[in-house]
Amino acid sequence: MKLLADENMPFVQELFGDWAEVTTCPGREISPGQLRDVDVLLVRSITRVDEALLAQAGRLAFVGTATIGCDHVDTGLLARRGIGFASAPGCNKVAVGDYLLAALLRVAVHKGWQLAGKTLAVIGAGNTGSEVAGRARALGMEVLLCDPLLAERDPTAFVEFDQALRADIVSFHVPLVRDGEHPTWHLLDEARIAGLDGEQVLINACRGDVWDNRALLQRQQGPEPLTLVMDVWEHEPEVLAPLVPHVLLATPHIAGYSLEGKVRGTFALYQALCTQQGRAVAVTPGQLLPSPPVAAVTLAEVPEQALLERLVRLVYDIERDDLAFRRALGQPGFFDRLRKDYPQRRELGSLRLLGVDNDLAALGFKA
Ligand SMILES: NC(=O)c1ccc[n+]([C@@H]2O[C@H](COP(=O)([O-])OP(=O)(O)OC[C@H]3O[C@@H](n4cnc5c(N)ncnc54)[C@H](O)[C@@H]3O)[C@@H](O)[C@H]2O)c1
Ligand SMILES: O=C(O)[C@H](O)[C@H](O)COP(=O)(O)O
Repeated sequence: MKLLADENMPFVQELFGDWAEVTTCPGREISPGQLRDVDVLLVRSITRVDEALLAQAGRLAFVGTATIGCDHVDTGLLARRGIGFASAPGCNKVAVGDYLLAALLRVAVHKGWQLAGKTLAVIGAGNTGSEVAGRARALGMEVLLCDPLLAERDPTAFVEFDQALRADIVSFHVPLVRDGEHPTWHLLDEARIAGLDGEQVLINACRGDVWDNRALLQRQQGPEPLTLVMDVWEHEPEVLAPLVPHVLLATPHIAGYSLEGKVRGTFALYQALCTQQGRAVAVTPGQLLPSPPVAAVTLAEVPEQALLERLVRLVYDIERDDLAFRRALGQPGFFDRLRKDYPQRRELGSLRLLGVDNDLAALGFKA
């Protein structure tokens, strides 16, 4: 069995090396000719799996994407051609929760805010959105959920998009959908951007095309700029460079890039391929993870916001990612290089906080 995988997918050799001939290559360079004799293709979000890529893939029996988002895969085409498919729903939702917590705490420092009592609107209340909502509630924030699809079942639990857009902080967690009843392409469009208040904070850790980046730049160059946190960008790996100086925290689509999240992503595909091939699952994700660099911290008191910010930074320093982004901006291939060389990042759940009774697990730390 021949297996071709994106080189940015960890533990492929460990999980598939025993039963497949494994080749890896950069995700953006996978070509139709390479797939001629391949049985299994494992990708991440940067490989467009479509008619053109699969033109010569006569043997292909399984495609997996080790990601939550699937907008890069023509799943209808795979179904029509009888090619098995798996993605990794929820694999990096905890990492996105960590990213958001780190971002909120930095935003609070920047604006001189106590987060308790502020409103956070979560647009898209699925896996990542729920994770974010849980962390924000644990910070004492008032959370508004906006999700028209889930609202069909329980309208009272959700608010309309335009109401959500009045929150102090609005965070986007929707899939990229270009058509249908609830498209998300440019969900935040020029008119809505113009209607926001200059005190508001916007966060995008889902897909870049959900925000109109040109309209945002126009807004930021005006008299009342917004506070922005951007992990994802329209037209990645290109970035609208003049927008970056107007963004408080700018990162290269790494919100989900914890080691645990990546391991869960590869592991979900391993499980799915085992099922397709009738093989027993022989390892657990935990067996693949090394010990974290810091496993426990003893506290003298329940952490206030400022101490919490330092504790989070001990595990995940979002400013380091922001600084690396600004330093590399403009260099050829900088976006993909930062992602390929991303330092090993552990989840907050790898750190146990000792010495205080409070349950800090709701913020993501180890219970
Ligand atoms: N930056 C990153 O590293 C990163 C990491 C993980 C996921 N993502 C992106 O985030 C997206 C969301 O991830 P998830 O795990 O929460 O997905 P999910 O499928 O669990 O949840 C998405 C939610 O969005 C809702 N939704 C759909 N259209 C909507 C609309 N128009 N308005 C409001 N809500 C809408 C859905 O009903 C669903 O509940 C993924 O599709 C992926 O593109 C990015
Ligand atoms: O959809 C996802 O799971 C995330 O956006 C994922 O972290 C993207 O990472 P990539 O596949 O581009 O390496």
